[in-house]
Amino acid sequence: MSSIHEVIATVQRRNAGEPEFQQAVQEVLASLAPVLERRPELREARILERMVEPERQMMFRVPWVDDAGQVQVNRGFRIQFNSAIGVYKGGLRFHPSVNASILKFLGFEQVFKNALTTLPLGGGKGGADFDPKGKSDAEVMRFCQSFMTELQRHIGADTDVPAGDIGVGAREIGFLFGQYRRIRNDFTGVLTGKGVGWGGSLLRPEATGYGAVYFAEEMLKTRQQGLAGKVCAVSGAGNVAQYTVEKLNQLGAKVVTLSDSGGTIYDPAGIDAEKLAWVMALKNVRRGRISEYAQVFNAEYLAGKRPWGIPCDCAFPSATQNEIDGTDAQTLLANGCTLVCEGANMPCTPAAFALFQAAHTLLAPSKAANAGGVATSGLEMSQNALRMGWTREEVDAKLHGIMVNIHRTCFETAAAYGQAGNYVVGANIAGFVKVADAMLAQGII
Ligand SMILES: NC(=O)C1=CN([C@@H]2O[C@H](COP(=O)(O)OP(=O)(O)OC[C@H]3O[C@@H](n4cnc5c(N)ncnc54)[C@H](O)[C@@H]3O)[C@@H](O)[C@H]2O)C=CC1
Ligand SMILES: O=C(O)CCC(=O)C(=O)O
Repeated sequence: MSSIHEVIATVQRRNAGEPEFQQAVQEVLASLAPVLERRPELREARILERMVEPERQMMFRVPWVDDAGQVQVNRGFRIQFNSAIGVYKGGLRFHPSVNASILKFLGFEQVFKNALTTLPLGGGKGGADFDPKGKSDAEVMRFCQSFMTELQRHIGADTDVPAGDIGVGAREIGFLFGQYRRIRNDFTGVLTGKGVGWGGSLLRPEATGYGAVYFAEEMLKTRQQGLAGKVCAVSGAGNVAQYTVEKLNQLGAKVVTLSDSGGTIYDPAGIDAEKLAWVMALKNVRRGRISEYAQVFNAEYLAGKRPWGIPCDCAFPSATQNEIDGTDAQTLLANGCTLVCEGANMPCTPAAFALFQAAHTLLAPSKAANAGGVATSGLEMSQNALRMGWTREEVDAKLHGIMVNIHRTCFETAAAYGQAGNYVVGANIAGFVKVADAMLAQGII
């Protein structure tokens, strides 16, 4: 039986050169000592040692032909991390930075996140080091077809159900689904995030952003506050950021920033519904840079900068991992920020987490705050299995109920372990216990 420190040391040794995966493991395991003290049978069954190893990990060649007729070769992955409570479920990321470390961190986090949703979903993640930026629709289609030609061997509606993530949106899911259907001759719920006309769920595009805002609302209620009138900084300009802004606007908050890998726009007047519609066309149709916003709406553009220097009450990091470091956290706190809600996966570094926790900031960890996306994917799977579709209102009511429930679970679990108000600990312990109990019941596998 190893101690938590020994498990972490073994993970570091066995996964040398995988800093994001090591970071994610350390962050979860650091919360678990009180559970293992109360539940020695989990240590005896070596649950931690088993949980940090993916059940299966695929890496494959993805050859495709670009518009100039040149052969290109990318690397594809699918990490099937843990299926103790349900089919592997988690997104696909297409970004040049994709590697085993990033996908293992995302797959590991997904296991606990999916457990928090209360739906029967195991955890997985995949993707490729392909960069859709600057590629034609035809190139993206050829890449997706080649990627799915291999991936289809490993997935299925009752095995593993991928979805979108960075660089994988409605267009990519369409191409991927088409190729799966063509090869397998099987119209099935093998992917989520599908178009509403061919098996998708209403509100799946909105779900991650809306869910994060619902979670923030619940946190504020514990301090008898609401979002109305709050000034919010949002990073990113993709799926999660867009629908975070939409819901914040609906609830009376004012969003003053958005960003992409080029820089940040600062609009003190607020990014209202009309400006947001323009951003959606820019990012989802024209696939342009956020810097254009500054010219069109007379806002400030901070080239190469992230939004965290802009004074705000609430921060919604919604772009990528480790986008708020210790220095950013100090700046946010000095400027009066009292709520941080992680829409992206692991956007805060450990140093930023420590500073926010020391300041008693309302801090929603990603595995709780952004679980609305995968939860609504779970609802899409249910609709596919039933061969029917729910209304937007029905899906929104279920999503809202799930987010309220995740908040309550994290809040009550933290309190039960003597860490009242610590949503990081609450989320880690609640997600862990559910998966650990399932693994214990199913024997040594
Ligand atoms: N789409 C979904 O349903 C879910 C997404 N997430 C997480 O939310 C985050 C954003 O994902 P999506 O909005 O789906 O992706 P997206 O591809 O629609 O948008 C990503 C945005 O982040 C920006 N970005 C990417 N890498 C960056 C970098 N290195 N520096 C600065 N900006 C960068 C992009 O410019 C873009 O604006 C990711 O961490 C993802 O894992 C989490 C749960 C569900
Ligand atoms: O909806 C899904 O299955 C993917 C969601 C996801 O990738 C995430 O929660 O990070």
